[in-house]
Amino acid sequence: MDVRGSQECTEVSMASWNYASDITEKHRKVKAAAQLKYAAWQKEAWESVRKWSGKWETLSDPFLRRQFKFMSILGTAALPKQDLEKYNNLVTEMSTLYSTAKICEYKNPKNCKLELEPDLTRILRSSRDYGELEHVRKMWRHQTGRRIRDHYKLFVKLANKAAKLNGFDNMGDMWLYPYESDVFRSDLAELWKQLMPLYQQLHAYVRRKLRENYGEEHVSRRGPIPAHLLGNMWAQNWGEVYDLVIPYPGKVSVDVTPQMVAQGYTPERMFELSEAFFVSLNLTRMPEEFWQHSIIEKPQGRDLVCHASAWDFCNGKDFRIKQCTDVTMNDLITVHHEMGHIEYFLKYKDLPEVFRSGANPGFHEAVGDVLALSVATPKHLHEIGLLEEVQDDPEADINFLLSMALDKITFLPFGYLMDLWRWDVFSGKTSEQDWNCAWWDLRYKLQGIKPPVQRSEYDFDPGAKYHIAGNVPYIRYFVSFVIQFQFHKALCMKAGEYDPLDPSKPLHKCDIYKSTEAGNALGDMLQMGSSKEWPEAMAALTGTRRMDASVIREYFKPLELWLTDNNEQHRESIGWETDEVLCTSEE
Ligand SMILES: O=C(CCC(O)(O)[C@H](Cc1ccccc1)NC(=O)c1ccccc1)N[C@@H](Cc1ccccc1)C(=O)O
Ligand SMILES: [Zn+2]
Repeated sequence: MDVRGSQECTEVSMASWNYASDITEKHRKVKAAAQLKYAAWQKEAWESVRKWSGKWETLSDPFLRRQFKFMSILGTAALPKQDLEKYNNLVTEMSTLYSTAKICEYKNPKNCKLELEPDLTRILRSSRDYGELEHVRKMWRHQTGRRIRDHYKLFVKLANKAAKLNGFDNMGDMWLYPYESDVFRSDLAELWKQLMPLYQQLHAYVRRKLRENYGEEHVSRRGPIPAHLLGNMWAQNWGEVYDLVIPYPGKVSVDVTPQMVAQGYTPERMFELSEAFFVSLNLTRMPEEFWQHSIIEKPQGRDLVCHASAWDFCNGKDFRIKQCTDVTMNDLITVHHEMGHIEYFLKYKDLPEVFRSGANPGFHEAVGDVLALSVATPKHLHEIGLLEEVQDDPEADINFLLSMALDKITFLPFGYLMDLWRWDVFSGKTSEQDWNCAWWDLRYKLQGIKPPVQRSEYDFDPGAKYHIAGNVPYIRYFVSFVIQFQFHKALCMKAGEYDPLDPSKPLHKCDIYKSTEAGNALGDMLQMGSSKEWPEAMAALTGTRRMDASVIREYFKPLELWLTDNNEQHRESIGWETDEVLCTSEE
């Protein structure tokens, strides 16, 4: 276990954890001091490596060369102390404004204590009141985006200054460094081009169903879908409107939230269920500290960052999740997502510190989601007693595939546009006075949605999303949503659960539960950390070196055929158009 630097890393992680789980002025000060101390240590280590520049590039050992390559990028610690202090404070302040935002109740303006988790999430999932949904969405943006717009202006300037000190043109380029490919942006554009037709078919179908529910005056035949009707604060996945759009209502529903509640599920039991799946694959059990120190339920009486996260305290034994878990199927999936991060930590903890990260950031996001693809199958839900019966007929199949598409396909344009917008902001292609309307251009063009009320440059809607306020890159999730299906296919083949030549074993029915062949293959890839370039890790698991959109399309093929046919039958127009002005440029 490489001990160099782990003491400083542990210190700053602990200070960050204490602040994120209990937002107080004292914790903020301790975190700020620890961050500056860690940056000073990083700078010292970087200077000692810099002595070797010009020499390490010729080292014969690729492993050593790669370590030097990674250590030669200092990051934001390259900023002068005052700038770094300002930068850190801005990021902490933006994510704190986001995490402590509260709004007033629609029908009871005296109650102004509603928080995103669990209050607003539950309303957006369950309310079908057009006015209430519009109120929640608008007021959330007033309390978050609007309040951090000015912070973001200074943040962008300091971020770009740090990027230039690291030899990059702007922070957007520095964010793409871990993907080690100078054609990465065009590869992403190609993936989206291949996936857009399927998204547009799904969009047309959902628009028809929402029109039937809310009426043509709210949801037009050929226009964009009003964002607040899609069951999610950012319209980033639409699984929560499944009951409104289900193709064959008579069939058993694959949303097992009611059964989880009826069976008295607790967050603890959800985490144990997830751990049991990993262990069934011969992957690693959670260490004792995990259960002692993790926060898996929202603590009462204090402010904290509720957005879920997984933590590695750089000492090989302390790993934690912080999640304000609600007893829903959606959160059961998130539990697997977070535990996937922990499994990666556990697998690469003995590598040199520079290699303790994902093969690329998309890999880290994909681990838990791959297991969740098996967990979500009716077969698996039945096996764990959350689904009373499995109906093996084409209509139930379409219902299942549609519920998966409402989470996976709807996410793709959002996962792509979040950093399309930020790259343009960092590069200056989008100037400050156009920030919000550039955001809505992308939201309209890629997602085919519109704001319920017209927006202006007085708003800062990107800031209503955690990853913008908290400065977390997002393209990693778009990458994950593509490669997790490539991983799933490879693991399903190893588990004997999928055979391209056997129609009785389609990819979407595969459940790798208890397959040690699959688990060992996944574990071997996780153990590599970032010690090899990601195409090599990809090839180790899947046999191919590239991101490949054809696998997710294969998974959803039966649904794509059904949607195309259904849209034709209803003479639905595919795509969207509008002459409405979604966003005005005056402040
Ligand atoms: O944000 C998350 C889950 C949180 C996380 O696990 O990705 C978390 C985000 C985060 C939080 C604080 C600081 C940095 C990042 N990431 C991690 O905890 C993490 C990431 C990489 C390595 C180690 C831990 N999911 C995204 C996208 C998503 C993923 C899967 C399903 C639905 C939606 C979202 O909700 O919009
Ligand atoms: Zn994650």
